[in-house]
Amino acid sequence: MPEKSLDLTKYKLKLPDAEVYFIPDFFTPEESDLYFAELSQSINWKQESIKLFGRDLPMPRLTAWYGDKSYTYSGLKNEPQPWAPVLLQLKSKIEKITGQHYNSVLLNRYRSGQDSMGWHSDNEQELGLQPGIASISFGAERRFSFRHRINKDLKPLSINLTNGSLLLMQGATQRNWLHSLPKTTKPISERINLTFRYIKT
Ligand SMILES: O=C(O)CCC(=O)C(=O)O
Ligand SMILES: [Fe+2]
Repeated sequence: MPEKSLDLTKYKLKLPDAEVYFIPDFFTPEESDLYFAELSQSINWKQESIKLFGRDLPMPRLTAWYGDKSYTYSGLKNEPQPWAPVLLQLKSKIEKITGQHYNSVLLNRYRSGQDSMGWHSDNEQELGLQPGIASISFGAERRFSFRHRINKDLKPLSINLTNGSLLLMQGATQRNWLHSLPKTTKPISERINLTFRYIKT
């Protein structure tokens, strides 16, 4: 499927003030298993920490940054690792579908249901005003939630990020909505997520 050009409109989520597309089976289960295995082994996964109220706490997931541009995270300038072949392959598949270009990727590895990501939006200045973010999931299925920043009349929306799925967030999505990947008490296996981004500066 990724080789052909695809009509994205039929995958658009009904989320006001946003532009989000979700393709549950962008990769076949076989492709997804291969990518999961390759990424588990070839990526230089790190356990980073976050400063919270002056204390260093381990992040509830493993992470890795690859690409062409340095990025600022928690006030520190970080240099990415150079592109790995598997990441360039995924990047070019995604660029064909979205018609957008990406110069960096953040990888997240959720070791169990206890790993998670809190409410945030990807609205750093270096991503520009209307960032296009392409998010791929391999491995265990996890719930992903959207919550509007100000309009309490708009209900939160949750979707299941399936193995081999592609989620595209663009337009005003980051400006108006927050998203998160909550913990779950279900006994589940690992999940690997990649978010391709375009860093402007
Ligand atoms: O793991 C996910 O699906 C969420 C990733 C995410 O929101 C991010 O990397 O900014
Ligand atoms: Fe995010």
